[in-house]
Amino acid sequence: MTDIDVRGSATWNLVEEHFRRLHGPVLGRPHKLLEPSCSADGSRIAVTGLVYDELAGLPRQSCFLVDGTDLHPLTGSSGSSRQPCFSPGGATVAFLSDRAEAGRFQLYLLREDQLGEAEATPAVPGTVEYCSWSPDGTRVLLGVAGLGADLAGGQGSGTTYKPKEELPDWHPHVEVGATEEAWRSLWVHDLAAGATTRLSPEGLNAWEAVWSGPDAVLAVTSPAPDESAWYTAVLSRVGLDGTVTERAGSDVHFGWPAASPSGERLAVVEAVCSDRWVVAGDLLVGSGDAALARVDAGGVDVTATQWIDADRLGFVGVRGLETVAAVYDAVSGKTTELWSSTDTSCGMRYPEAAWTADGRVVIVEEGYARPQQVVVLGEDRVELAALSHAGADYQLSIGGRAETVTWSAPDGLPLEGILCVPDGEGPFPLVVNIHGGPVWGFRNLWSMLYAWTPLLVSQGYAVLNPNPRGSSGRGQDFARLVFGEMGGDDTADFTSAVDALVERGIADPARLGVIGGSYGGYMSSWLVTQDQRWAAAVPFAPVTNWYSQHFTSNIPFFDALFLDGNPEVPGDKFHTRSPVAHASKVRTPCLNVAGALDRCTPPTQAREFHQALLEHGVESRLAIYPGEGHGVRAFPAVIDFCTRVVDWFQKHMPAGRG
Ligand SMILES: CSCC[C@H](NC=O)C(=O)N[C@@H](Cc1ccccc1)C(=O)O
Repeated sequence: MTDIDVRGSATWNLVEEHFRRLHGPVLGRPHKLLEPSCSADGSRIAVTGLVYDELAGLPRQSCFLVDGTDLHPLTGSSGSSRQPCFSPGGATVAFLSDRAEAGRFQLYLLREDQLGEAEATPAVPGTVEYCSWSPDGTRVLLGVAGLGADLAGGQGSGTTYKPKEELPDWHPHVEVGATEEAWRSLWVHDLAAGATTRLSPEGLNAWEAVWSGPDAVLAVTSPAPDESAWYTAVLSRVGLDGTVTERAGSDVHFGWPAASPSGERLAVVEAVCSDRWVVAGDLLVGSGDAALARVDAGGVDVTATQWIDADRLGFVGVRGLETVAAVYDAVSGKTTELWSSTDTSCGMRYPEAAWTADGRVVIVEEGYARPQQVVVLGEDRVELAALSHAGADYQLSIGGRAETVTWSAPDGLPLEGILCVPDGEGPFPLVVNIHGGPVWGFRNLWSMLYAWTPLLVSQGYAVLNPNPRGSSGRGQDFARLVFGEMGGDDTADFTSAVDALVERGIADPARLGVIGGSYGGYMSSWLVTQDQRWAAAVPFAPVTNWYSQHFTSNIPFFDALFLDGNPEVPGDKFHTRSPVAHASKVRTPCLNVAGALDRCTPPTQAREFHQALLEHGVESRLAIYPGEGHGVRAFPAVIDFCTRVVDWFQKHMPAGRG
């Protein structure tokens, strides 16, 4: 058997059995919960659950009502349903479902007194990405993406569902720049009239929006719809009469707008960001037409906001490796923390939460050593439905333990990360797992977010999840440290971490590996060009040539900003910081992985490095998954990817276990 087709190999069987033991006990039931929502009085809580009916494809999404320690399905099993959202009175749940046409989400309403099917609202031209109730509960705001609009990298890249064009096989694929379908618009559904009408004018692209009083919405907008345009988006007020007023601009980025029920008070997060929907930063608050001002959020990079009433804003976010939930009082200017933890966190990309009118916060709490559980935090801690089952017990039994590690970069910058170690004594073979962004951050999450972490630990590897300069949770100045420094000062943040773990007897210097996706894929390819300590590397969804990345990715603004360079200039960082330009220095065997549908880091990036390595006689493999975008997400591709990862590390830096 060659390593072209790994199906049925001993490692494939081991990995398949791993996922079967993990998910098998909850087939047909949720294995992951997200998007918590609650009624104002907190008596009703709902979540979106990810459900595998079998280990094939992507999980479907379904809405669940939290009933004490139980979860009751709120939506049927046809298609996917997500983002349940209670009306201000709590009697009606709005949710989004693609039950009528796969991949195309529309608004549905489920009234408490209504039996049977949810009520479909008139279809909008596109797919609904999010919804929110007007403060008086008479209308629902819809964020609608055209069919074929680009998805963010953090959403898997590619495009929203696009009906198949009826063209002959020989017909060219033609691109003409932004088409009508690329735009994101705002619509309002009026419950009494049963009608849905367009709110945002032509020429305004709305990335995210919420109600701002009964007659307006607050939106993050751009004059163009392409993914790159998000990086210069502004905060706008869009009146129900269609008037658009710019409310604030920024030299960085905006996310998570929120407005009090009357619309008098506004809030938004201003942050250094590398990705749309991956926003953690400063909290700006304002009232009336006054300029928004930065408020003291207690050192937290804020990742979700919600006005609880006229004066109090609930928020969650990250502070170092801590996850924090707090309330900011706009009258006193004080922030009160409700909860913080380094052992657990909540939310997938970043912490997320919902608030009750009396200031309690609902989260789906999880940690590396804690399966997910719905928790209400106020004066008391109320623990509700938990995803504890035989599959979770299995992962707990094989995943070792997670501990905080700190070290200093050569320039003295203090750094931290989370180390997942197998039971027993080191030194262990060490895999450095590099996160994407670069502006994101590891925190204590189930599986540490990436499925291969507990799997590698089960095979005897220690896995270091470091937060280098540029990571979120350490304030905006820390995040800015990576501007112009990708492949510069950040390089030694990783090598100094490894030095520290070797010195402490945790890592074996002869068995050091690196894995990472996206920016982590860039850094994995870059590190092996910078020194020869690495025994094996797995860059996936990488950037390996910033020049060609700029002209093939759908986010060319990102690299120009984060490299602080210009691709047209010979000798610029676009060239000097590109791994392909240093391939002759590499001795590390590399497994290069990409998704064919990735528009963020196109698969040609992985191919360029693979070919450059082969040209220099370095062992290299290229695996391109035809149905995947930015990352490998669907079964059985996940099994295939994890099989190749385990095999690659076992071949070049064996753990002697498993
Ligand atoms: C290095 S090129 C683009 C990389 C990309 N950043 C900008 O678009 C990236 O690394 N994205 C991250 C974002 C992310 C982080 C954590 C959780 C979800 C998404 C990635 O895709 O990993």
